[in-house]
Amino acid sequence: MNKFSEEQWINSVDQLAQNDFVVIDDFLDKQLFESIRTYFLNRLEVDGFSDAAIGALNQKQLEKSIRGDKIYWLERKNDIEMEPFFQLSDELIQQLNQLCYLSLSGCEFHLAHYPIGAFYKKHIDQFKGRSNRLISVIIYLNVGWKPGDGGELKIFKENGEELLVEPLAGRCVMFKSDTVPHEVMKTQVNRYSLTGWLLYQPSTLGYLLG
Ligand SMILES: O=C(O)CCC(=O)C(=O)O
Ligand SMILES: [Fe+2]
Repeated sequence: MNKFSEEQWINSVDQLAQNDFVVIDDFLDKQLFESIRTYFLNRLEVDGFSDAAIGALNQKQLEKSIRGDKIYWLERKNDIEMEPFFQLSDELIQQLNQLCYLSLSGCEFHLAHYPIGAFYKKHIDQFKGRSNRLISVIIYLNVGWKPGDGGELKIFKENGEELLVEPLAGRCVMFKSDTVPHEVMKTQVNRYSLTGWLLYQPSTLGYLLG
């Protein structure tokens, strides 16, 4: 399914284990990238996306001063055009379980649109009272992104350094959901991504949880 060799998987998973994050360019082959981007743009045109929320269930609140993205939760059985991507996520889970001795057993993904001017302030991806998000996965769909367009992902490293990751088409960023603070810088252009979490237990409730 994935064009990655076993060696590439080992290399990426090693980096994730050692640094708590990894950036992988050209994570998707051209055909998969095109089909995901096309699906993204179609969905956006058909229903627009909903305002994203912060926190789980009872803490759920909308807060434009913290995050301004709009999202669409994917459901494997309904969003059949995304099936090849879900198969890749199966492979990712299998590789991580095998190479890192994790016990991941599910995932949840949404499409995210950051309109011009949107950002997401510094945060970590695990909510209080809900700790089954283990690994965050973000894949960028921004064809033609260039310096000045903004919307970089800022990663706050353990040693105090900050890393700015450009949201380039086909690039994938993964990090440990409970330990890596990060922030999305204000974007000057429409910014598109596919974002998700690999879970201890499968969740069918992502869309309720922000
Ligand atoms: O899109 C990104 O670069 C990060 C998104 C993010 O931090 C989130 O959705 O929790
Ligand atoms: Fe996040």
